Amino acid sequence: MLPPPPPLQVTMQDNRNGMMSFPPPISRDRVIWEFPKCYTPEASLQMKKDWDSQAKEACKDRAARHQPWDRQKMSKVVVVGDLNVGKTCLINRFCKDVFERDYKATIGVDFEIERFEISGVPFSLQIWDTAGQEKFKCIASAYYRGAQIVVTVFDMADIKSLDHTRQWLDEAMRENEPGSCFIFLVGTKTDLLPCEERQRTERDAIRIATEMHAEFWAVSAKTGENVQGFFFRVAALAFEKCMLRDMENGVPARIGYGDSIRSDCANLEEAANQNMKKNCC
Ligand SMILES: Nc1nc2c(ncn2[C@@H]2O[C@H](COP(=O)(O)OP(=O)(O)OP(=O)(O)O)[C@@H](O)[C@H]2O)c(=O)[nH]1
Repeated sequence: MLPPPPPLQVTMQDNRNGMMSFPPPISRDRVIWEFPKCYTPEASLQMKKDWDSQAKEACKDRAARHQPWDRQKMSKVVVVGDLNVGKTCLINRFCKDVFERDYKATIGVDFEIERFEISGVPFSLQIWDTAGQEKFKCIASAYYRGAQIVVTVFDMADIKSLDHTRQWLDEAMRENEPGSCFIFLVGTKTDLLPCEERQRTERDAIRIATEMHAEFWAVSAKTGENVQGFFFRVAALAFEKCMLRDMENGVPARIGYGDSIRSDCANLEEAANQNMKKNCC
């Protein structure tokens, strides 16, 4: 059993240049201690109820050390799916706790960075929201590369969008190594469906998720149903994979492996510049 969460503090830390920096505070509702459950065992990436024992040990070691903000670990999440299925609303419900009723198309890509503390260790998700509109596909697909998690989204009230998820996944995986990503299939707008229709659509979605080797979730950005549960699950699986990969590579817990916040900032700046150019055009 893991210890209870310690009080969160914002502390000054030395970075590599010897300068002092403040890590942004992690809000209390982003602290994960228990291994988050799946939505349904019928389409789940992992059935286990607890963290990997080796990863748990490594967490204790790493949590005991102070890590500069720029060396914290981060995983990239790419969210794809048809236009209007609710990708932006899903991300905004989790990151900003808001719901926008009026549709505003995503132009190209957008991103959020969400910070967590998992088993005492700081961790971040870089969440890329991509445009579903055909005319923006070529811009969006440039950002699929390097994903650790691919989230294929469909509208539970529009069965055609479920049929298209395989194609979205193929496109996202074209830019990534086979088997390198966790795949999620997320049905949105559960609030619009009567109970029986929801059950029917979930059965279809579970079948497709199994074929795609994906974990299925049904959510509503409007009511918030399962939104936090879903992102916690994503964060936990990505985090554990990072920890295990570090151990496999014999990387000392103090340093960590993979993308650091700093190296990824270059990627984000590039995206922001692209967006600015696009808006100017
Ligand atoms: N009732 C309901 N409506 C939702 C939900 N999620 C999104 N919507 C609505 O669906 C529409 C599209 O939502 P967006 O999040 O902008 O869709 P998107 O997939 O990001 O669309 P693109 O940016 O074009 O790819 C908006 O009018 C939202 O208000 C939900 O959970 N329930």
